[in-house]
Amino acid sequence: MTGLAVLGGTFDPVHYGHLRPAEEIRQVLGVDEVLLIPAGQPPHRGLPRSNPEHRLAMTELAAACHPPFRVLDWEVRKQSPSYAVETLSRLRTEQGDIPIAFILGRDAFLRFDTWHRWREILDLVHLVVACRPGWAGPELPEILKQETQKREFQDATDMMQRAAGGIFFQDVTGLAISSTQIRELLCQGRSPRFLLPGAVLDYIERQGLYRTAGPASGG
Ligand SMILES: Nc1ncnc2c1ncn2[C@@H]1O[C@H](COP(=O)(O)OP(=O)(O)OP(=O)(O)O)[C@@H](O)[C@H]1O
Ligand SMILES: O=C(O)c1ccc[n+]([C@@H]2O[C@H](COP(=O)([O-])O)[C@@H](O)[C@H]2O)c1
Repeated sequence: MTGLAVLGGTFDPVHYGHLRPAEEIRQVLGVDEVLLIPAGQPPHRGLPRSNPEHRLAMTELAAACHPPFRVLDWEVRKQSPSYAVETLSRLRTEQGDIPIAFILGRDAFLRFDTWHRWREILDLVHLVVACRPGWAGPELPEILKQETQKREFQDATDMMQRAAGGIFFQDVTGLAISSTQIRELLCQGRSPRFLLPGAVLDYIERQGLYRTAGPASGG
């Protein structure tokens, strides 16, 4: 029973700050596969700059570089907000009782108690919180501290003996890359090369994405 890791994101665009931590965590968990799930309509933030089809295509190009990565298009195919609880319930039904670990950055975990039906997520999957060295950020809210006390594992292999319910903090290589930074560089006519896979940058250039500033381009 090896299990699965899952990384959801807006991926607007996907970059090495997503891919490298996902690969490091895959190895620590000892799983063969990481599912990358681009959000269609991400909850808790404004409209992405690129439309779901472009973000799906870019994520697929990134995943094609590395066989353990696979892209799931469920959220981009939906016309409603991409709530993690719905995606993970469907994944649980499809996968049965295998260990599933949902990866999120510490910045995202800080606000996890605002996610739709967040308590259900804690029982559907494990959470793996990717921590960047030197990026302390604010303290966890009290309610998440309590859940962490109840559920934290010190050893990833122990946690992955179970299907769900654990929380694990994993230090990852600190790559101070964000999709925002990449969009800003492109908008200024500067190259973000080496911050993201070359195939993704080639796609962005071919499609003319992120050339202008402003709210969602739909393009
Ligand atoms: N450089 C990074 N290192 C570790 N985790 C990251 C990094 N960038 C994003 N993540 C995590 O990846 C997931 C998806 O992030 P997202 O698609 O919002 O990327 P982003 O670069 O933060 O985007 P934006 O700049 O548009 O907000 C989140 O859980 C986020 O915490
Ligand atoms: O389900 C929710 O309520 C929820 C709220 C905020 C974020 N998420 C998920 O968290 C992942 C990272 O989101 P983001 O906005 O940081 O790209 C992505 O899979 C989102 O769908 C999910």
